[in-house]
This record gives sequence, structure tokens and C-alpha cells, in this order.
Amino acid sequence: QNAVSEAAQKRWTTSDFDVGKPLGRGKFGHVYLAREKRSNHIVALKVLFKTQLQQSQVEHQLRREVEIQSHLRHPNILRLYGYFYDQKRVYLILEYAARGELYKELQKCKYFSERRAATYVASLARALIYCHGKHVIHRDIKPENLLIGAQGELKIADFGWSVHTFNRRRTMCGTLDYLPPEMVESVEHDASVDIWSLGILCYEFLYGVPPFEAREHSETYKRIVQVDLKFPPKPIVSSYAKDLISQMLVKESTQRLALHKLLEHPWIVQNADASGIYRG
Ligand SMILES: CC(C)NC(=O)[C@H]1CCC[C@H]1Nc1nc(Nc2ccc(C(=O)N(C)C3CCN(C)CC3)cc2)ncc1C(F)(F)F
Repeated sequence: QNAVSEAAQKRWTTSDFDVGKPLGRGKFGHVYLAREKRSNHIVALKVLFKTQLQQSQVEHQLRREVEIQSHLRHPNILRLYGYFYDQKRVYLILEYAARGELYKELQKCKYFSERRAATYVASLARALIYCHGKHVIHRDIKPENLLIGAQGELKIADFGWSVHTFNRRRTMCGTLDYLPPEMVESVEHDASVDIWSLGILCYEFLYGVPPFEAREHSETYKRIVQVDLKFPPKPIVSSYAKDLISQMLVKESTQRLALHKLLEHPWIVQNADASGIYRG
């Protein structure tokens, strides 16, 4: 039985790990560098306090996050190896991303070069094609949810908002009529929400700010629904990049550029490093 499938089934406890330095704070608790004693495998241990989870009523979201992320295997998706809990805490055993948080990197650089942005966008598109192929929508693609691996590759993390869209085929053989409301989950949107978010992310990689940012939420909301997309004169960005972003930030979700078409777009073809690794 290989280590991975063993990891998925094993009953873990904190005594299986040497817990090291804190990597930072997540939404519901701290994240620590840790080493699994038997395999010497370095991981990130995310510790969540049950009281906080209960207060925010996110237990079902956490269960969905664990269920979805533990089954995904892709180089640009952060692995979730397993979880365990004790009296007061839930522990997620996650892949350690050695180069840390992308949003900090973006803050430091202000904005990325077209090659770096295109390399990241292409690797995220490949990860989303993989997710959508498994009827999983991430729904929360943004710099804060992206980490950087040891080779400089991007890792989508935090599937807290992801959903497993209902596989209609499975239910279409039986009639929908007998399914209770909670089963016919109203996934009011489809995978194209991730294409929109990837377009927002591409813009922010190149300009350092998201396209519809405004002082007031009401203002941002208006700019989004009107798709009030403007490209500032600085920093200078190629017209190919603007063309790609304009094809993704389309109000009609069915008209957004499909992810496999994105990978053939001239801006991606000319700028993205095929391995998904930005080497500077
Ligand atoms: C997606 C999600 C929303 N985000 C998170 O969960 C955040 C919340 C806290 C940490 C991060 N979670 C993770 N972080 C890593 N790696 C990592 C993070 C930070 C640094 C870093 O820059 N320092 C330690 C620096 C070193 C220098 N000092 C000065 C500042 C901190 C280096 C490596 N791997 C896996 C995870 C994961 F996701 F598995 F938990």
C-alpha cells in the first residue's frame, strides 16, 4: 500500500509530527511547518479551533473543502494529505509551499512582468481545466489563495468556497422530480465564474490592482455589473494581454473565453513558460 493512500486512511495525531515554526495565520487558526516523524516528510499543519468554526458555521464548508481537495491531484493544486481532530481543534495536513504566499510577492513587486503573469495564468488555467473536468468549481481564485512551490510554481489552495457541481447525467437517468431541494443544489453559476476570476487575477498581476477597484463597495459592484474595464497608460501592457483580459471579463458567462482556448491565445503562447515555472 503506498504512502499516499496510507496517509489518507491513517488515524493521525499530533504525536506523529514534530511541529516547527509558525508560517502565519489562516482564517481560523495558525499554520505551522511540521515534519511527519516516520517519513520525515515536511508538511504544513493548519490548526483550526472548533469553537471558531462553530461560531462562523463553516463546518460543512470545511468538510466540503477537505472532501474536494483531498481528491485533487495536480501540480498546481496544493495537496491535502489528511486531517485529524482532538477535543478543541481540527488539523489539516497540507502540502508545504516553500516559497510562500503569492499576494506578498505581488505586493513586493507591485506588478509582474508579462512573462511571469502569463506563466502563472497558464498554470492556473491548466489547474482549473483539471478541476472543471471533475465538476469542481473553485469560486475563490484570488492572490491570497495562491501559494508558490519550491520551484516557483503556483499552487491553488483554500478550496473553502469550492463546490462539486451536480453531475446532471447521474440524476438525469432517474427523474429530478424525486430529488429533495438540498440535493438539487442550486449551483446558480457554473465553471465560467473561475474564468472571470482568472481574468481579474491576470489584470491584477499586470497592473498591481484589480480592474473594478473603488472606494465604496457599491461603486465596485456597479463597475463589475457594467464591466467598466479600463486599462491605465502605466505600466505599459501589450495589446495581446489586454485582448485576452477583454475576452475573459465578459458579462455573458457563456461568451467568456474557454480555458483551453486561453492556452492557445497568442499572449499566452508568446509569454508563458511551458513548464509553468517562472525562472525570471
Ligand atoms: C492559501 C491560504 C489562504 N493561505 C494560508 O494558508 C497561509 C496562512 C499562513 C501560511 C499560509 N499557508 C501555507 N503556507 C505555506 N508556505 C509558506 C507560507 C509562508 C511563508 C513565509 O513567507 N514565511 C514563513 C515568512 C518568513 C519570513 N518572516 C519574516 C515572515 C513569514 C513561507 C512558506 N505552505 C502551505 C500553507 C498551507 F496553505 F498549506 F497552510
